[in-house]
Amino acid sequence: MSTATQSETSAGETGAQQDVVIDAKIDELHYGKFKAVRDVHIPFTRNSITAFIGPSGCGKSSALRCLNRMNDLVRGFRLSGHVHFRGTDIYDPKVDPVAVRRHIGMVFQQPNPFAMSIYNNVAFGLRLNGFRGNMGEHVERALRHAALWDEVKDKLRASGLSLSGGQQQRLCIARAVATEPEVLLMDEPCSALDPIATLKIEELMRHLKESYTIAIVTHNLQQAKRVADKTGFLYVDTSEGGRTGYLVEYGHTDQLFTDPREEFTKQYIHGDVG
Ligand SMILES: Nc1ncnc2c1ncn2[C@@H]1O[C@H](COP(=O)(O)OP(=O)(O)OP(=O)(O)O)[C@@H](O)[C@H]1O
Repeated sequence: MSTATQSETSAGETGAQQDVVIDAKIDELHYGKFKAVRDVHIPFTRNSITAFIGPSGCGKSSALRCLNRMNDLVRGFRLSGHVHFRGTDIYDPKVDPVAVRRHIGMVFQQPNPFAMSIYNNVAFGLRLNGFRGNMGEHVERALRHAALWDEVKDKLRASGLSLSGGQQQRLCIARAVATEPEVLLMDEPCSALDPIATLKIEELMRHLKESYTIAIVTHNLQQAKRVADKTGFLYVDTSEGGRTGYLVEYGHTDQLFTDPREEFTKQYIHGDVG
């Protein structure tokens, strides 16, 4: 990322603006000719959890994947708008997407540990980044951060694939935080987990937000209520004959669930539309 641009921006920012780690303004997101998302403008504030909710196909994952250029890998993807990370547009041609993903890590729906030891799963990204410090300490710290250390400290050489689903997801979180990103994107991180493992990940998220800025996609409204400070509700616009997701409402989670401004939000959270 361009440090010159960042420091210039910081100098001119007010306190509130400095709290915005990512300012995402998705005017239009296309896959080929298909306009999948429009008009999503969300600021992601430091040390907070922001949830995307909405029915299937409204573009939650597409919007999330814009935040660290994961959609770049999709053929036909086009974005108009911007994603400012600490004041720099991550879509600026001068910005290296690999560097972006070092600062903005991602945890996926299906736990996807590598077929290697627990230790190496965590050390992998550090080695890739040319890390020269005390690897053992760093691996331990990441595993502690992911609330997994106590369960695996005696079997670090066992395969990551030998862990339970919930443990595998926490291993993936350890892998994501090992390289010390600033932001964590989580795309339905609990959808493959049982209720107990889900609650454990939610507890972990509340803990992680002390160190990271988190954005999460969830189908589970109760989960958004439990963990998110801010929530964006997306819905699908079919008025032009297509199916384009857009942001209906964004605000504090409590307000959005108890006193939504928009009728669509009210209907969705009461289960009247899906
Ligand atoms: N790689 C892709 N190529 C083409 N179209 C895509 C691609 N990924 C998603 N889409 C389309 O974009 C729209 C939004 O999909 P997206 O997965 O972002 O929605 P979502 O709200 O996350 O859905 P779900 O809750 O079902 O996961 C859908 O119509 C989907 O078919």
